[in-house]
Amino acid sequence: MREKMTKISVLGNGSWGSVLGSMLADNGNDVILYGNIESVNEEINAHHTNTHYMKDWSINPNAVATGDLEKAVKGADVLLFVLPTKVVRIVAKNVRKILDETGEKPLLVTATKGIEPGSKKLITDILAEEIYPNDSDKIIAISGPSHAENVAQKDLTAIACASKDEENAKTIQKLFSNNYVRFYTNDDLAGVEVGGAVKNVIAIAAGILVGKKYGDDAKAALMTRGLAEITRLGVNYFGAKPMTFSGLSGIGDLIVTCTSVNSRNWRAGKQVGEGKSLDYVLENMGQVVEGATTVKAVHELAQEKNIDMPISEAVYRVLYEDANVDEEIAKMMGRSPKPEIRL
Ligand SMILES: NC(=O)C1=CN([C@@H]2O[C@H](COP(=O)(O)OP(=O)(O)OC[C@H]3O[C@@H](n4cnc5c(N)ncnc54)[C@H](OP(=O)(O)O)[C@@H]3O)[C@@H](O)[C@H]2O)C=CC1
Ligand SMILES: O=C(CO)COP(=O)(O)O
Repeated sequence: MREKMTKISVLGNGSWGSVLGSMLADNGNDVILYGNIESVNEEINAHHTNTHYMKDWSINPNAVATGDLEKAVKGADVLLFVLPTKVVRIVAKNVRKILDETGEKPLLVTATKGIEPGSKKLITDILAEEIYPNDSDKIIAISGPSHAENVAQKDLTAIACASKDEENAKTIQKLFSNNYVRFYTNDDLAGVEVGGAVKNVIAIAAGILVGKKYGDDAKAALMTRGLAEITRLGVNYFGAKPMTFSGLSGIGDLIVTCTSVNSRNWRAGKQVGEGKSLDYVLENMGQVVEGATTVKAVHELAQEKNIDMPISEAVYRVLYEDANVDEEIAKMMGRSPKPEIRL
C-alpha cells in the first residue's frame, strides 16, 4: 500500500516560498503554495512558473497554488511560513482562527528572517504567541546560506534547522533534505534566528561599502566586526549560544549575503552607497529587503538594552536619519580603542 503523502503548505509564494515549495514537491510531498495575488497563483497553476519573482525557472508541477488560506491550512501536516517579517503576525492570526476550528496541530516551520520592530520578537516567538502559546515545541526555524536563485538550479546548499524539540527538528530535517539541499539540526533556536535576521543589516552595510568603492579589506573587516555585534546581541539579549554564530546561520549566511549579487540586502546597500534614497531603492527592488525592517528592531534593542552595535546603528542612521555615509565611516574608524574579543 502507498504511504500517505505529507501535506506541506507554503505560506508566501514569492522567491523563496516558490523554490522551497518546488524542492518539497521534488521530495515527493503534497505541496500547496499559498499567495495573496491571484495572477501569480494562476500563472503557477497554468504554466508552473512565477516570473515576477524567479526568471527562467519552472516550479515542480506537483506544487499547486491557491489564494484560499483555509484550503492551504486545513489538513496540512506542516505549515511553512516564507512571508516578509512585517506580515507574519497578520497571517498567523488568520491561521490560528482556522486551526481553532479544525483542532489540528501541524508543525510550524519558518524560513522568514527578521526581528519585528516594536515587539523586538523573533519569528518563532511571534508564531508561538499567535498560534501555539502552549505548543512552542512544534515550531521550527530553518536558516542558512541559501539563495532562491541557487536552490532553484539545484546548486548545493546547507541549511540549519532549529527547534526547542530535537525530534521535531529531526522530522523537518528528514522531510526537507535531498541530494541538493542538506539540513543540519541545531538546538539553539534563538541563535539560529538572530544570525539569519541580523546578517541582513550587515549585508546592507557591505553593499554600501561597495557602492562607496571600498575594497576587500574593508569587506572582511565589516563582516568580522559585524559577526561580533550579531553575537553580542544574540548572546546578551536573546540568550543564544556563542558557537551558533560560527555555524551555517551565522558566519555561513553572513558570507553569502555580504558577497553575492543575489542578495537583495547587499544590492539595496550598494545603491544607497551610490547615493540613491532608501525609498527609491525599496520601491524598485520588487522583493523584500528584510534588513531595512530588522535594523529598526536592532536599533531599538541597542538603545534600550545598551548593547554596542556600531555598524547596525550606523546603517540605521543612514537609512532613517539621513546621516552621511562618509561621516558615519569616519566616526566608526575613530571610535575609542577596543579589545577585539568581548561580548
Ligand atoms: N529569497 C531568498 O533567497 C531567501 C529569502 N529568505 C527569507 O524569506 C522571506 C521571504 O522572502 P522572499 O520569498 O525572498 O520574498 P519575496 O519578496 O520574493 O516574496 C514575498 C512574498 O510574500 C507575499 N506576501 C506579502 N504579504 C502577504 C500577505 N499578507 N499574505 C500572503 N502573502 C504575502 C508577497 O506577495 P506580494 O507580491 O503580494 O507582496 C510575495 O509573494 C524573507 O524573510 C527572506 O529574508 C530566506 C532565505 C532565502
Ligand atoms: O537570506 C538570504 C540568503 O541566505 C537572502 O538574502 P537577501 O534577502 O539579502 O536576498
